[in-house]
Amino acid sequence: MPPKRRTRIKICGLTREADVRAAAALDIDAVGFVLYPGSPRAVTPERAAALAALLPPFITPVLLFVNASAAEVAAGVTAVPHALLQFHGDETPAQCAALAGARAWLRAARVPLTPGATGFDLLEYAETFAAARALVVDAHVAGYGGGGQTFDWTAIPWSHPRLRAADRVVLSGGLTPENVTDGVRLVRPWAVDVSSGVEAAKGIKDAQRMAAFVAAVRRADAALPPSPAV
Ligand SMILES: O=C(O)c1ccccc1N[C@@H]1O[C@H](COP(=O)(O)O)[C@@H](O)[C@H]1O
Repeated sequence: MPPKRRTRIKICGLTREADVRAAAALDIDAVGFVLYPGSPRAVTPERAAALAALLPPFITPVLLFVNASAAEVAAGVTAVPHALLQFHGDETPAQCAALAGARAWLRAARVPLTPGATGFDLLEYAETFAAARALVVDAHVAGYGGGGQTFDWTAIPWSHPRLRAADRVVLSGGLTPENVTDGVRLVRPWAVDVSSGVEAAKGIKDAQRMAAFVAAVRRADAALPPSPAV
C-alpha cells in the first residue's frame, strides 16, 4: 500500500521556551529560529541554542538568515550544529553554497503580491537555486518575511517537474489554521511553514493556534491521495 500523505510542518520564529515545548508536543517536523537582527522575532545564536536544546530528536531546528555575513552564519551553526539553514534575503546561489558549506539549505522565493506580476518566474528561480534542498515559497513583503500575507496560490504551476522534483516546495506566507487546508489541497507542498498565523503577538506563539494549524494540515492530508514516491 502506498504511504499516506503527510505534509511536513515547520513553525518559525519561536523565542520562548514555553512555545518550543508546546510546538514540540505537536505532530511537527521543524522549528525555526530567526537569526536576523532586523526581525521582531530575532534571537541570538546562544538563545537559539538554548531553545533548540529543548527539541526532541527528529524535530529539526532551522536557522533563518537574511543577508548574513559568513561570521554570523558560522556563529549560528557553531551554536546549533545540527540545524538546517534557511536563506531568506538577497543571497545569490553562490553565496548560499559558500555560507552553508556541507550543510543542507533552504532558499526563500518571494512571490510578488500583485496577481500576475511580471519580473518573477518561480520556475526560473528554481533552476537558478537548483542546489537548494527546497524553496520556501513566501509572499514578497517588506522586511523580507514574517509578514503574514498570502500570495496568489493559483498563479504558479505547482505540478511542473522543476517544482515537483524531489518535492521542492515549502508553502509559506500568511498561512493560518483557517487557510492552510485550502493551501495544502491546492499546492500539495512537501511542507508548510508558518509564523504570524499562529501568534498572539510577534514572536509570541499561541499554543491553541499552533495545535489548530497542525490539525488543519492533517485534515488536508487525509483528503488527498497518497504522496508520490520521493
Ligand atoms: O519571521 C520573521 O520575522 C522573518 C523575518 C525575515 C525573513 C523571514 C521571516 N520569517 C519567515 O517568513 C515566512 C512567512 O512568515 P508568515 O507566516 O507570513 O509570518 C516564514 O518562512 C518565516 O519563516
